[in-house]
Amino acid sequence: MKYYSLNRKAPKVSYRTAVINGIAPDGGLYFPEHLPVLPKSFINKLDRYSSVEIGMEAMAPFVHKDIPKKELESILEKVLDFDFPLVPIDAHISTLELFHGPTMAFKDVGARFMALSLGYFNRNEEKEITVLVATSGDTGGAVANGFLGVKGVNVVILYPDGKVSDIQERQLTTLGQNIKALRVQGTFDDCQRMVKKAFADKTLKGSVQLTSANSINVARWLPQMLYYMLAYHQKKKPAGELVFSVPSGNFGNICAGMVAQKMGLPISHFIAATNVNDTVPRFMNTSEYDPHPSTATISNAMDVGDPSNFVRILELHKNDFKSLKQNLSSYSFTDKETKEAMKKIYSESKYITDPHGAVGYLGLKKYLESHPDRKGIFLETAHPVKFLDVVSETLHTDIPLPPQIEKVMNKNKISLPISTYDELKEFLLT
Ligand SMILES: N[C@@H](CCOP(=O)(O)O)C(=O)O
Repeated sequence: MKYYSLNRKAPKVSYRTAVINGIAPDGGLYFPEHLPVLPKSFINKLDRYSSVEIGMEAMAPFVHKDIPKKELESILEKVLDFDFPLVPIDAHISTLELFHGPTMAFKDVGARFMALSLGYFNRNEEKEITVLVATSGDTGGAVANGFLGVKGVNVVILYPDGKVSDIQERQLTTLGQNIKALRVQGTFDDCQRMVKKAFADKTLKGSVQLTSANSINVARWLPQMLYYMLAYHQKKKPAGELVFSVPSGNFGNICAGMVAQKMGLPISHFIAATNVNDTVPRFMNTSEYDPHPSTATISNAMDVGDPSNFVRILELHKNDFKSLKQNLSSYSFTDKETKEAMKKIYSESKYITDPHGAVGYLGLKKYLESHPDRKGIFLETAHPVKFLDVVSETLHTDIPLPPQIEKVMNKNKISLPISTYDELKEFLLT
């Protein structure tokens, strides 16, 4: 398997090089040269395989020979060591909980897969590599946790000051060792822009070996396809075609779901549910891609004005707007609507959603209004405890702190303030 740059001005590379580069030298995102189609006999019997067996079948073609099968299996055993339960909400709607990992957000799978891939590639290297990552909340903690103590890897996390939840900030600023955090005076988009500028900066790249741990990196992005397969794995046969509603910010998760669909998973439609950062819902109405600066919301991990992975979604649909429209609906919701949904789900189903999951639920509800015969799953991308203030204020209920969260509560937050790209560059060079 080779990966090409979506800017089409860089050489094709192996999985290993794509992971180490993060982004192609021409600034484009890497994309797999072909998408393997999984045997029907496998897809139709997902309930009979373990999560690691599903992971092997799905990921081996993408990793190709760069990681031997035995090693890949051991990576997947570590990555998939928690559950992804499918919980019924009502007769037509279920939620897939992706938050039972170490940092209680869906990013744990991709972050650990990438950390272990890079650790494997770096095992005999003397040269250090710096992983640069921008976060609007959840990626930072997952990457910090996944890369903590990985030999030869330094992690630098950029996050928008005052725009992530207290628990999210603790998860990315309290670990120490090879993890450093920079709090940026600006938005997530400013953080992401700085990261991309660093990749394009030849003087910087001459001195520091950089890679990205955002979903622009194929090792962070692709393993997310497993969530969709693990949903079918829990369905009693015949599962039939399902609709997935994905709370979306940088659009890596939903895009990985579309890869699973191309590989043969019977997904009938996707819903990209966003908060008021509505670049994609507007695009789906007008076919004009017109990113706006991001606005702070209660579902802060989705406060993204210019989603990096949308270009991959367009590529998957051969840049054909009509075919994209058939596969994707996209709706945006305000904070007020999100809180109302959290209350409704809690009072009707006694289920506590976090604000991101509630946006996913709203997207699914809206789609089902005009498709009442369909059944759908919304992804619950983070544990409600990560948004303790909003959840307890909205639902008037307490959420006990799970051990993963308790352990960061009493540690000191350490981060450096920066405002400009030059400050980032200076930090990386010293
Ligand atoms: N939602 C993200 C924003 C970055 O997304 P990524 O999947 O590209 O890392 C966050 O929580 O930081």
